[in-house]
Amino acid sequence: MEALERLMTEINQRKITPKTGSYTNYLFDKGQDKILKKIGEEATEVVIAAKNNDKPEILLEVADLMYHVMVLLAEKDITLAELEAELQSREGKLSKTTDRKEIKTL
Ligand SMILES: N=c1c2ncn([C@@H]3O[C@H](COP(=O)(O)OP(=O)(O)OP(=O)(O)O)[C@@H](O)[C@H]3O)c2ncn1[C@@H]1O[C@H](COP(=O)(O)O)[C@@H](O)[C@H]1O
Repeated sequence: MEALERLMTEINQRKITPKTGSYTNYLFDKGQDKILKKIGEEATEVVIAAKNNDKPEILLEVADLMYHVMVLLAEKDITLAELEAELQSREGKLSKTTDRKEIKTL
């Protein structure tokens, strides 16, 4: 998705050249714990939007979550190319759900 690549470029650019008033720089300045906290919050908001069956809200919250995950990738110097390689390495592989043992509870 070109929009994702453009956003990642912009986020990485903020890291190299901070911009006054930038929310991305606010996150980088606050540091890892703040970024992780936002990811947790946004993930919860995705869950609530989905439970409410609210498609516009799901889209909005997933976009928020993806942005914050991308800020984390930038914080850790992980590129979209590396993410793509990871996803590509999984292509065509079968998941082994049928082999999984049942988890027994009391
Ligand atoms: N895609 C996003 C994006 N998605 C979500 N957000 C911000 O994430 C925040 C999430 O909202 P919340 O209410 O949960 O958080 P908040 O109360 O504002 O902030 P906290 O005090 O909780 O951290 C909002 O401030 C949104 O503006 C984003 N901020 C920036 N971008 C893009 O990142 C690029 C760089 O933006 P700047 O860094 O602001 O220049 C631009 O293309 C922007 O469109």
